[in-house]
Amino acid sequence: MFDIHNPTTDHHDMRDLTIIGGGPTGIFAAFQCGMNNISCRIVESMAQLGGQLAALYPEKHIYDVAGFPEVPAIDLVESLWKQAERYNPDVVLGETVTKYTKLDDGTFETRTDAGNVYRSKALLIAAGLGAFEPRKLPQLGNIDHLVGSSVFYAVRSVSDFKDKHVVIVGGGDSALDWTVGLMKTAASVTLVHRGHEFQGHGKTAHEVEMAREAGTIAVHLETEVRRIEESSGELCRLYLRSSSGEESCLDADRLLILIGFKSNLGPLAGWDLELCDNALVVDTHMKTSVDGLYAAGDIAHYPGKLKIIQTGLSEATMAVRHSLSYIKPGEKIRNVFSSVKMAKEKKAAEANNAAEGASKASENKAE
Ligand SMILES: Cc1cc2nc3c(=O)[nH]c(=O)nc-3n(C[C@H](O)[C@H](O)[C@H](O)COP(=O)(O)OP(=O)(O)OC[C@H]3O[C@@H](n4cnc5c(N)ncnc54)[C@H](O)[C@@H]3O)c2cc1C
Repeated sequence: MFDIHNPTTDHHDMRDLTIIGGGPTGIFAAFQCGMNNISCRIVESMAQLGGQLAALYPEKHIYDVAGFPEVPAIDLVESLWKQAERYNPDVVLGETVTKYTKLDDGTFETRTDAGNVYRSKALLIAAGLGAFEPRKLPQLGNIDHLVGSSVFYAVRSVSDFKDKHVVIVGGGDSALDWTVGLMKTAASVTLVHRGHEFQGHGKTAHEVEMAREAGTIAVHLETEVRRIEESSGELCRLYLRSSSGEESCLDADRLLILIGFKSNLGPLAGWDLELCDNALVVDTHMKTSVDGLYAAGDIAHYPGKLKIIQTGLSEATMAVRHSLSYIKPGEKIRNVFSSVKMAKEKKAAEANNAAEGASKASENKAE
């Protein structure tokens, strides 16, 4: 995944707009904020940007986004981010917005499951199908107390797996990628998949197969993790069962569960906003039933709505543009063309550079 350069040190400063959701709609909304000279912050529940494209179909190719005859989903996310990045939007990853409050002065507070509160003049919900959360293994019961120490649903830092005996569960792209990705760092890697073949990308599946043949990793197909054993609050052993009923156990100190995501409208559904078909009803300005609160992308509903990427990008543009009248009341809202704005900015930067160069030259001359 590409790096996110996030220059903001204090997330708690007031922003013009808080964008809930970092899917294609949310990322493009951040670009539009820059275009319209307002500040923003994206809050995303996943550890990465990209929404459904990153979580559900990163390797699939997309053919119906204007200007891209064919593009892998994850590359489209990266391009969207590159476009937004020029305005350095503030990005908060791994936090789910659980509550919003509209204050008496008309500004908004959004509260996340991490206990953080983010303040902004207006709010844009670009939450798609809802917050993505990792699928769990119900047969293991409640293992939340081990999450982040010996059980993981995503790799945040490879160092968590350094010199450890790692068991990876899953057969899709993420499981295969990390089987290959952790081979050199971990003491051992064992891949456990309940299917009889991998669903992941052919090239990586081939690499996994080669590593298995070379004895670098172990692979158990048609097998499930049935139970885990702990010692002093740490994972120490896993019990496996194959589809033919064969039982085995292996010592392990890290369990990485990569079996996909499920989305959950969760707290959004109880937010006292008008809903239709599990989406927020908006008017022609992308405004919800609350002044200053806008919605765009898959989460927004109006008659004739199409839930596709291109619609979300257009709605993000409209929502940000119309939010200006709430964020800057009384100010004349002008239509902004990127071709004109960027040309002006380029010209101003060139004039600035020339002026700086001239002043340096005259300083040198004086010396
Ligand atoms: C398999 C598949 C293939 C597809 N193929 C195409 C295609 O070829 N062309 C096309 O145009 N469309 C396609 N789509 C549809 C397209 O992916 C969606 O229309 C698009 O992702 C919507 O973007 P979004 O940003 O509105 O929502 P999403 O992509 O769903 O992103 C929303 C983000 O908000 C986050 N979020 C939600 N709630 C919260 C919260 N409370 N706090 C913090 N974060 C939150 C979520 O974690 C998520 O990352 C496809 C969809 C699927 C499932």
